[in-house]
Amino acid sequence: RYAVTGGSSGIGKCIAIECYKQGAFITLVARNEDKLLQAKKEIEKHSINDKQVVLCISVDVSQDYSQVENVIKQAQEKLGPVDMLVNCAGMALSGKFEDLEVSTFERLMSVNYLGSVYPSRAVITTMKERRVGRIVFVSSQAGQLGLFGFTAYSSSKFAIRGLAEALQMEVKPYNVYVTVAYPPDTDTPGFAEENKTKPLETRLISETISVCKPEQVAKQIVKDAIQGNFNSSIGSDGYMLSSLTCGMAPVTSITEGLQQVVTMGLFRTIALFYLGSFDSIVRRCMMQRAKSEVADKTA
Ligand SMILES: NC(=O)C1=CN([C@@H]2O[C@H](COP(=O)(O)OP(=O)(O)OC[C@H]3O[C@@H](n4cnc5c(N)ncnc54)[C@H](OP(=O)(O)O)[C@@H]3O)[C@@H](O)[C@H]2O)C=CC1
Ligand SMILES: CCCCCCCCCCCCCCCC(=O)[C@@H](N)CO
Repeated sequence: RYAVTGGSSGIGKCIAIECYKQGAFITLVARNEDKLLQAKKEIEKHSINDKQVVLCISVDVSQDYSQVENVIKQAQEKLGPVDMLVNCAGMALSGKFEDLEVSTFERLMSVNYLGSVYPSRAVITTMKERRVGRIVFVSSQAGQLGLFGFTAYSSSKFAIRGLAEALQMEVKPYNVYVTVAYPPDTDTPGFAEENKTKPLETRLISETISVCKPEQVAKQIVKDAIQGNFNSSIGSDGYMLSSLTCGMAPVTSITEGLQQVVTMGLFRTIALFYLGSFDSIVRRCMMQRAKSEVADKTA
């Protein structure tokens, strides 16, 4: 029995499909009911037995804790206790620090961060009691490094990591495992939406890494979550970033720990070149803007 917030679109929907293919019962959590029903239909096409169910719950995960707690309780009464919760509801907004409304910082923090706290808080007691459980947080590569345009978004995704590290230390003795996923740009409706307002700098820097398919991202996340890996990343850049930014994150295996120890210096060296190229993108864009302003004035 899996619950997926943000399960009606993009990465979340692909995660739900991936789990359904493995025979799971799914609860989808999102706001828009039409999108939920649409996704339910699509997911049900992938059933492997006729007992499987997709339950839809319409709620805003970022608004009111007691509301979130209630709907999760209802879902657990219908389908039984949640074995895996995937916190995938989230959104991105970008812009220069001074151009972003203060309310944007509040909004991203409540959807991306509190929207992961509330559902997790609602399932954790039962998971600990049962000595069974997986909690997945979907952060972002922008939750591993700060980038131009992401002052509001990056901080909300960094926050998830702090939550996940602390929580993992608490729940590990109860056989509950936490996974944090750091996807790169992924081809989803949410990605199309955020691209409408993305600054040029942010776009150019992000294009260092190619865009992924949501199916591929979902597959990796589900695999890592089932294995109980703390870290879930995609591709060779994802691997390098995770290794480089491992810090005091929990370690899942001796192999992982050894790889981090051995590769850290090399990856930092590579990172210095990336950082240099990002700075030069920012400087070039600034000069371009200055030039076109002068041209506008003289025209
Ligand atoms: N696509 C990308 O490039 C990347 C995405 N990510 C992260 O992955 C996650 C999914 O992204 P993606 O698939 O692109 O997003 P989409 O916009 O395609 O889907 C977002 C899902 O979350 C739901 N949702 C949004 N806000 C809320 C809310 N307040 N309460 C409940 N449900 C909500 C949406 O449904 P509804 O609107 O009906 O509520 C929808 O089901 C996000 O956390 C995003 O930050 C990370 C790295 C890269
Ligand atoms: C050894 C060091 C390797 C360094 C690699 C550096 C990679 C930088 C590119 C980061 C792209 C950020 C994607 C954010 C995705 C996201 O969350 C979107 N939804 C928001 O746009």
